[in-house]
Amino acid sequence: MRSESIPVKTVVIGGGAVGLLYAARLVLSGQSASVVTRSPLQAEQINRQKMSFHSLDGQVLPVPLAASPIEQGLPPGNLYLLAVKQNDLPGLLPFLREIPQNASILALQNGMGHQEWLAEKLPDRICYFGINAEGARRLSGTEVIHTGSGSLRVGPWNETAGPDPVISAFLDWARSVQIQATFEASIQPFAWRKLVANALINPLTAIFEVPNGALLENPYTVDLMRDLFVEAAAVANHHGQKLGETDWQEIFAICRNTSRNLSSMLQDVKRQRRTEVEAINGYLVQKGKEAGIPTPLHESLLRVILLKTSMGEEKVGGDRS
Ligand SMILES: NC(=O)C1=CN([C@@H]2O[C@H](COP(=O)(O)OP(=O)(O)OC[C@H]3O[C@@H](n4cnc5c(N)ncnc54)[C@H](OP(=O)(O)O)[C@@H]3O)[C@@H](O)[C@H]2O)C=CC1
Ligand SMILES: CC(C)(CO)C(=O)C(=O)O
Repeated sequence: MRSESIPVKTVVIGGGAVGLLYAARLVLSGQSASVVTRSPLQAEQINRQKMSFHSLDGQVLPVPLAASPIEQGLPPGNLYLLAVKQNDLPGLLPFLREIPQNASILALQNGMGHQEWLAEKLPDRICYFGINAEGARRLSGTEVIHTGSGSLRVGPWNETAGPDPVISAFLDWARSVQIQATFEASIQPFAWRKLVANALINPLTAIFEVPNGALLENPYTVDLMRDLFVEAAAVANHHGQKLGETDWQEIFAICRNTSRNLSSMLQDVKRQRRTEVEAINGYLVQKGKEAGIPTPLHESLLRVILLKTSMGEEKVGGDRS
């Protein structure tokens, strides 16, 4: 962190793609960070053999990262980065309730719904939300590849709080490692825009099993994305978020900047794990229904992804540590 910033001890909860990405970058730049994994085996492997970080420029760097399993509780820290999937947050609730008031919580989930959920379950504290466009892929429980650079916007859900000193220091650090990090007074407009981007990119890459950049190479996928954008923009508009041409272009920029990335939904589909489609397309469908706005394309994608993940046995068993 910058010399005038307060020291930050980051505890990353979730040793998946995003969690390992942030933990590795923190440790490699001399910061204090540890990771909390779901499985004891993954924690043991990270502690025993170090983790490997594949940087954007192709270097493979060993990372002396400390890890512990969630069953041991959360280690002390003053910043807790929630890097689990949205649907894994409820399982963390007893641990989140133990986080001291003087520590900050930053949730990095895609999708919508968890912001209200956290506000309801942790009513006496302010949670910060990160809209993260940095791409990552976990190669194994001890290996992560940085697949694309992007922005990181952080803020509370409503305009209730400025950045606390820990969040400010974290953002200083992010900027120092070339992440385009900003503090936003309210994260809502950015969460809506990220929701729409994920609602287009994630299910299409998951269905066709292609990296993000491939969507732009085909006129049929671009056409379909445009129709999906129009449906989603109508729902967002109803919620006071006016999406226009700049937002459409921004989705292209995300695909380009993370062109090699396998979206988090495609990674889940490949591993036959539950995806976040309900928190993404499902959220748009639900909000559309409540407002009387038809969203047939998003509803179809929702169904196809649910069907795809409910079919067959686990395809990949090597990345379960
Ligand atoms: N991957 C990407 O490029 C991007 C992802 N995102 C978003 O970031 C979030 C995280 O995504 P991603 O990292 O890809 O997901 P992953 O599935 O790779 O990682 C989630 C991790 O959380 C762990 N976990 C689940 N429950 C617990 C628990 N109770 N205690 C400790 N760890 C737990 C999982 O453990 P286990 O492996 O044992 O199941 C897994 O390692 C998602 O909301 C995603 O949409 C946003 C931008 C880019
Ligand atoms: C930015 C993007 C699309 C990167 O792949 C992402 O958020 C995800 O994969 O969930």
